Amino acid sequence: MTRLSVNLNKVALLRNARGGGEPDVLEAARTCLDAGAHGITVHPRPDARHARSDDVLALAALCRQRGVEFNLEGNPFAAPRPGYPGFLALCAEARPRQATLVPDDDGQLTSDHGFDFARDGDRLRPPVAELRALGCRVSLFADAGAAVEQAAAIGADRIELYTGPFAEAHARGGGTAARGCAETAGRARDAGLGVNAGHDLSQANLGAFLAAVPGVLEVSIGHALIGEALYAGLAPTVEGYLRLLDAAR
Ligand SMILES: CC(=O)[C@@H](O)[C@H](O)COP(=O)(O)O
Ligand SMILES: NCC(=O)COP(=O)(O)O
Repeated sequence: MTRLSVNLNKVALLRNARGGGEPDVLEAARTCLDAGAHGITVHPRPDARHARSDDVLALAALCRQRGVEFNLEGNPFAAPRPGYPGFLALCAEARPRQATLVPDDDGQLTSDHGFDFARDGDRLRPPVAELRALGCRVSLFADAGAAVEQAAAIGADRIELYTGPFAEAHARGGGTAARGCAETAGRARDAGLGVNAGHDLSQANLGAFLAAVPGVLEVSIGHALIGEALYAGLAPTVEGYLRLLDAAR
């Protein structure tokens, strides 16, 4: 069964709106794990607008204690700044089970593209090697159609398919929206890579995605899941996702 890693960025965003401790990111993580989620993701941004370095360390400790995967996302080339020591330094301290590298610019609203492996391949080699030496599984954010064979050549373990364009096309009724992801997933596996997926996945589109792209090892889902949880509650929402993943196996 595809594993579910819940991204808690949006819980931290809500907490930061008032500057206190509520809603509590750790309590949200415990609730998701108690409901059966397989792991926790955060993607701290250098401007600390949602998950912060202290959240990362606390979530890493919780996941270690629970024996579940902690997936830390970020750009290894973003400059450190006060409150954000840089992605590699954060990984060295938190030791996430999985590090997902994403080529986001500092000012980006959210992730909107994967790596250009032909262009970025050589400079990705050192951070990939460093993260693997720390004991992290390394996943690289990739667009449908990307030259993922290069991701394998530079030592990555997995790719994470950027599913934003799929989600948009699905919402417009595009029946073939996942075809590009399926083709890229097939090439990634042929090259020896595992395949994760994420961005704008939701209970409305997850079943269709997994039907079109079988064999996905993990989905990381945050924005829609936390939004849906406002209506249904966090634990029932996580359970809803797990039912979808179970039905797709
Ligand atoms: C890589 C990816 O798609 C997610 O990490 C997404 O970028 C979440 O980040 P935000 O919550 O900042 O939009
Ligand atoms: N890697 C994708 C992720 O963690 C969550 O993305 P989203 O569901 O918040 O769009």
